[in-house]
Amino acid sequence: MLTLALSKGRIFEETLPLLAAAGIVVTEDPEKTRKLILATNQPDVRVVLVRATDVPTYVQHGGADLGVAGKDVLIEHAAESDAAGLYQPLDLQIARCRMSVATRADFDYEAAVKQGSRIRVATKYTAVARQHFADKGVHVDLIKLYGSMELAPLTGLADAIVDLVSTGSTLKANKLVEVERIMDISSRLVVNQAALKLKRERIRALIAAFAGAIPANA
Ligand SMILES: Nc1ncnc2c1ncn2[C@@H]1O[C@H](COP(=O)(O)OP(=O)(O)OP(=O)(O)O)[C@@H](O)[C@H]1O
Ligand SMILES: O=P(O)(O)OC[C@H]1O[C@H](OP(=O)(O)OP(=O)(O)O)[C@H](O)[C@@H]1O
Repeated sequence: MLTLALSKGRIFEETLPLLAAAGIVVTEDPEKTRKLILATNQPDVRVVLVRATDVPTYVQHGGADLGVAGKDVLIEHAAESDAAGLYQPLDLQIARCRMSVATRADFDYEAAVKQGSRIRVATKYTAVARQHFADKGVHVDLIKLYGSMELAPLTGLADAIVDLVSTGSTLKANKLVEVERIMDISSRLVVNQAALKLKRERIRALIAAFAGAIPANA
């Protein structure tokens, strides 16, 4: 049995065409079932549905053989626990966005950085944020949040946020501006290293099929 860990929503949706290229069709719709283990058209392949942030943990500890996780999630996971046993063979170029710094329009970020002021930064991505501001030599107080980061500058909780941006419409709707791009983000295939040894042929074939189906112009 080959077990693939996916999160519901964009990762699941955008992985479907890659699975199809490997001849795998998930036979149930995660939006219409409460089941957490989904069958496929191949009796020896199944999909387990987990939180996006839990994908690396499932794969690393063998709860799944493979999974798909964003670069954001993988960086934060590696900072929290050692990522030994987690192999990242492919950038799938799906769920693409960027990690950016955003502030209220009336906050002069450049001036704050230049003056060496201490900046209060709210984010779910503390490892990325810590590294980014350390590289710039900017002093920050990091405030860990688990969601709705856009609210932090609007309520006075923070001067800035570090969050994912795609179309920019979430920032716009909350009257925030992107003041700095930190890195491009996309999702990667992650593989349990022990599974790679034990199920080598099956996993190699899947990696090859996925590699051949990565969106062009990505
Ligand atoms: N607006 C977006 N556009 C494109 N990709 C995105 C966007 N937001 C997030 N992503 C990518 O998709 C991945 C999954 O996002 P999703 O919203 O499904 O989970 P999440 O809510 O961030 O995670 P969790 O449920 O564990 O808190 C993220 O880790 C990121 O790499
Ligand atoms: O620039 P945008 O296209 O507005 O996307 C950015 C938003 O997407 C992510 O949230 P979330 O995963 O909640 O987005 P979703 O509502 O699309 O699922 C992220 O945390 C931003 O809030």
